[in-house]
Amino acid sequence: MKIQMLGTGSAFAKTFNNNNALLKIDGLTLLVDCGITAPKALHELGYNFNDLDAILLTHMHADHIGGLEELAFQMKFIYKRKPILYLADTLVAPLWENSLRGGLQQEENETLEDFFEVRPLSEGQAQEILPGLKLELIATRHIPNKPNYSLLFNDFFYYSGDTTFDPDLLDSLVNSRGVRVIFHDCQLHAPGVVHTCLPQLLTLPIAIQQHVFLMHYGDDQPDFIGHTGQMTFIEQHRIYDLDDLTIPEKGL
Ligand SMILES: Nc1ccn([C@@H]2O[C@H](COP(=O)(O)O)[C@@H](O)[C@H]2O)c(=O)n1
Ligand SMILES: [Zn+2]
Ligand SMILES: [Zn+2]
Repeated sequence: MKIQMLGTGSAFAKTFNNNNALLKIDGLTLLVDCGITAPKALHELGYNFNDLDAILLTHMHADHIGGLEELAFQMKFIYKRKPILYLADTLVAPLWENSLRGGLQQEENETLEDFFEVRPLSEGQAQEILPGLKLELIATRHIPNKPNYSLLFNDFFYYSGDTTFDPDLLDSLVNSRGVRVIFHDCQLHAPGVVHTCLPQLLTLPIAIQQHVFLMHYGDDQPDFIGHTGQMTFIEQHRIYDLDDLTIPEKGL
């Protein structure tokens, strides 16, 4: 299984694209989140929307869903097929009513299902979403009263949605569930109000930090290279083999 980040930036970053990813397994491609910058980022990497086998969403912020209107229109009018859309059951109605309906609905009775093959997921219930790719949604805290989900793939790869710091969850993932690779959102400056910030992540035990790769960071990320403890910044556009990701050994 391989991953290529279309972007690794925070919501306000300008030198990095939105924190969206391509997860690739056995020739199939899953788009994880589709933010405002996703259509251009895909194009610049040589992809079009028709190359995607499914789309998966974590939550309702524009850096995670803002590219869906263009995707839906292109799939309908250019590629003439409905893309598979995985999302938590709690997000289905808000995605349409609070976001996409305003732009996509051109006939009175059109719904989300007219544009996507919608596949709702239940939190905590793992299921195979593509051949060889098992996903479990883990509800994590981000904005009070707004559902948000982190992702556990094939029991070993954890990809955080936008989340506040949850050291107990990270401990249980590594020490009880055998998670080997953690891609985690990382706001570089404290305080971590709706995101996890770097000073919080630096309080994790070294044995957990060694599994952590940082994403969703701000434009001043270069200033922090070498200041992330045992954790490693993920670079946008670089392809990482998740089955063989070297856990870096760094001096303390
Ligand atoms: N200084 C800030 C700036 C933004 N926020 C909140 O972040 C959210 C948007 O960013 P995402 O990466 O979560 O999409 C939004 O809820 C803003 O209110 C903040 O808390 N502090
Ligand atoms: Zn975000
Ligand atoms: Zn968010």
